[in-house]
Amino acid sequence: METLSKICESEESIEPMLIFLGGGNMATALVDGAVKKGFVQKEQIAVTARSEVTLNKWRNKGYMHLSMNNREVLKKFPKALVFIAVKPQARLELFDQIRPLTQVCISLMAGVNLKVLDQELSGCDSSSHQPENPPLLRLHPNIASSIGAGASIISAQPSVSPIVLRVVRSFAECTGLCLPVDEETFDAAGTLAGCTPAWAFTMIEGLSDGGVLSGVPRYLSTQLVAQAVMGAAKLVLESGEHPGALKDKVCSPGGTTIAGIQQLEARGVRSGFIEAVRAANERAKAMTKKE
Ligand SMILES: NC(=O)C1=CN([C@@H]2O[C@H](COP(=O)(O)OP(=O)(O)OC[C@H]3O[C@@H](n4cnc5c(N)ncnc54)[C@H](OP(=O)(O)O)[C@@H]3O)[C@@H](O)[C@H]2O)C=CC1
Ligand SMILES: O=C(O)[C@@H]1CCC=N1
Repeated sequence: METLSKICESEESIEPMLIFLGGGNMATALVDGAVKKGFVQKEQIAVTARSEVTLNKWRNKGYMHLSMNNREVLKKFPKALVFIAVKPQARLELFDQIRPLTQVCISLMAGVNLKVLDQELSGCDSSSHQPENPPLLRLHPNIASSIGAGASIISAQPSVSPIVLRVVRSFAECTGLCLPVDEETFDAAGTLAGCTPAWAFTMIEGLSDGGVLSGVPRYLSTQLVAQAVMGAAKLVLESGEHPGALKDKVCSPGGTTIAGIQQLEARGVRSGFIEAVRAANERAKAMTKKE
C-alpha cells in the first residue's frame, strides 16, 4: 500500500501532513482508519477543535499537533492538505478565521457543494467572485472508515492536480471503498454513503429488540443480528446478485422469513427507507443555503 510519505516523496508542492479543522466523529473515524492501516503516522496529523475536551481525547491517543487556533496550524504547515471537518452550520465562522486559505482543501461537509464552498471560502458573493481559492475537493466518508470498512465518494474541481487526487483517494481507499462521483449526484450519493450506517444501526437495534422480546439475551441478540447484516451486505457485494433475488433464496414457501417480510411490508419498511433517503437529500439541499 502507498503511504502518504511515499506519494509526497518527489512532490514539492505538498508536504506529507494532513490538517483536520474540526476533530469530531468524522475526523476521528478517518484518522483512526488511516493510522491503523499505516497510511499516515500520528505525527503527520494536525487537528483543531473548539474545546480542550476534544483536543485532550486526541492528546491521550498520542497526537501532538493539536490547537484551538486554526490560523496558527495552517501557518505552521503551509503545504499540508486541509480537511474541513466541522458541521456545515459551523462553516462560516470557521471560514472567517482561515481566510485567505492557501492550502488545498478537502471538505467533508454534507450538503455544501463545490460552487458554494468556493464562494464562501473566498468571502465573495457569486457576482464579485474572483478565482482566488486553492483547489477544492469534496470527500463524503462514513463512520465505518475507522475500521477500514467505510464507503466514501469523492469529487474535485478541475484545477486539482493528479498528485493531490492520488493522495486524497489513497487516503480514503485505505479506510474502505472510495468512488468518484460528479457534483450533480454528489449529495444524493453522499446521503447513501454517509447516512446508511445510522439507518443500519437503527435496524440492528430494532431486530435485536425483537430477539430480546423473544427471550434471547441482549449480547447474543445484537451479535447475531450484526453478523447476519454484515454477511448479507458481503453477499450482495461479492455475488453481484440483486438483493431481491438473494431475499427469495432465504424465504422458504410458507416459512418463517416470509412471515416476517409480510409484517415489514405491512408496516411500510421499504417505503420508509425510500422516504428516509429522500428526506436526507432534501436536508442536504437545505444545508447548502447559509443557516
Ligand atoms: N458523522 C458522520 O457520520 C459524517 C459526517 N460528515 C460530515 O463531517 C463533518 C463533521 O461531522 P462530525 O465529525 O460528525 O461532527 P462533530 O460535531 O463530531 O465534529 C465537529 C468538530 O468541529 C469542531 N469545530 C467546530 N467549530 C470549529 C472551529 N471554528 N474551529 C475548529 N474546530 C471547530 C468541533 O470542536 P469541539 O469538539 O471542540 O466542539 C468538533 O470537534 C460534517 O460537516 C458532516 O456533514 C460526512 C459524512 C459522515
Ligand atoms: O447527519 C449528517 O448530516 C452527517 C452527514 C452524513 C452522516 N452524518
